[in-house]
Amino acid sequence: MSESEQEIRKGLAGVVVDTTAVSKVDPESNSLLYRGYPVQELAATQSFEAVAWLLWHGELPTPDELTAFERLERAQRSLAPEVRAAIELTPTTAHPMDVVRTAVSVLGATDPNADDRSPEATLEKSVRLFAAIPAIVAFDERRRKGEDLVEPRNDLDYARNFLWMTFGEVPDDDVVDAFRVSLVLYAEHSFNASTFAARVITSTLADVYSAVTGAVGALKGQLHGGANEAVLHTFVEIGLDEAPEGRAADWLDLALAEKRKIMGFGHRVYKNGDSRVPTMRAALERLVEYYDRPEVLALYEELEQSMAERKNIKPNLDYPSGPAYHLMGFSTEAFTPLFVAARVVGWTAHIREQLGANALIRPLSAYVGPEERHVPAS
Ligand SMILES: CC(=O)SCCNC(=O)CCNC(=O)[C@H](O)C(C)(C)COP(=O)(O)OP(=O)(O)OC[C@H]1O[C@@H](n2cnc3c(N)ncnc32)[C@H](O)[C@@H]1OP(=O)(O)O
Ligand SMILES: O=C([O-])CC(=O)C(=O)O
Repeated sequence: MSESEQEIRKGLAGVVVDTTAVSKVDPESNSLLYRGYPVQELAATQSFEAVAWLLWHGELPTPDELTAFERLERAQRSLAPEVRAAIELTPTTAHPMDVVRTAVSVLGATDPNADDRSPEATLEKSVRLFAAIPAIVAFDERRRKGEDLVEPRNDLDYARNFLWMTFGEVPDDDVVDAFRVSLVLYAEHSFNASTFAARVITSTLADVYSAVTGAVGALKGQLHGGANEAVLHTFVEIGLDEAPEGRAADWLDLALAEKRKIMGFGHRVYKNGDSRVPTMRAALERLVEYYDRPEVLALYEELEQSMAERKNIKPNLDYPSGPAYHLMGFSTEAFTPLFVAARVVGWTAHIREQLGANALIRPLSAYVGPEERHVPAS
């Protein structure tokens, strides 16, 4: 069979590219397992640090392992001077995802052993990135508002410290918990586009930072991580300060008539709803109650129901996460960087797995351009 006669699966839809032991996405049972554990159980019981350890090591940490890991993470939270300088060089008009991408790249350029791909070094770099990203996101968020950097606090866990560095105060437990749940749910999702990008880059034997920089770029797009930001733009377009009372349905009719994609809906793998949505929706409901913003939930429900009636398409995780981050007080453009902070765990778990059994990822293409021809004699 010639190359052009082979079946082409646009977007690699339905193609199984490799094995993975990191997570299992099962659209049939509508479930998501991290190293065998249902993500809902992890979100209900585990710190984000424990989930990161699980994804990297394959087992939940013992109390001693967790304590040692927390100490290691807390020691690497400060914004490195080179990273701070690079962020300050970027205009505040740059999208925060561009800032995160640049900062991750600078972290790589300042690691003298960036090219060490041993399992130990790769794990060290994973922890370094995990610990460093909150300070990057928080500092960028604050400088846009003309606010000074807030130094990390070593007496706080990852989620609390992230919120502390962003807002200069630690919110109530209800808010912290919704944030922690979002991080756990966002941490990993098999061969999604950004993780696959990280694996492609890793497969060339490029360094961890290059793979994560590329993954940040892949996550930025609206068809992937950028959708959590886009959901809020939709909510603002409809108007989220008062109960929708039909405005969401009217907005949707117009948007569908214009053939617009409705952000936060649909999924390449799940066709009957995203396994993570009920857990994140419950967290959103708690936030709505905490902030006394019932109109946000009313809008969420009206748009969800209208989309189900018109297209039978269900929300993905970005749909409840967008309004949840909005209620917590994050700027809309900071939502996808929060996804980066969580997903860096999954990316680095996959980078380590890829390196453990590497094969260069290089598919074929079917050529449809002109047949061979020759430059005319002049
Ligand atoms: C955490 C995450 O990254 S989850 C994904 C976040 N992304 C989004 O929310 C963006 C909006 N959603 C989408 O664009 C899509 O659902 C994707 C990209 C996520 C998945 O897309 P695919 O599996 O490639 O499905 P595809 O785009 O081919 O859609 C199939 C059909 O459903 C329609 N459809 C799918 N999602 C949507 C949507 N959000 N709005 C409107 N129509 C949609 C398509 O138009 C298409 O219709 P058609 O057959 O009449 O042409
Ligand atoms: O799996 C996907 O294609 C997208 C997604 O939900 C994620 O990365 O969390």
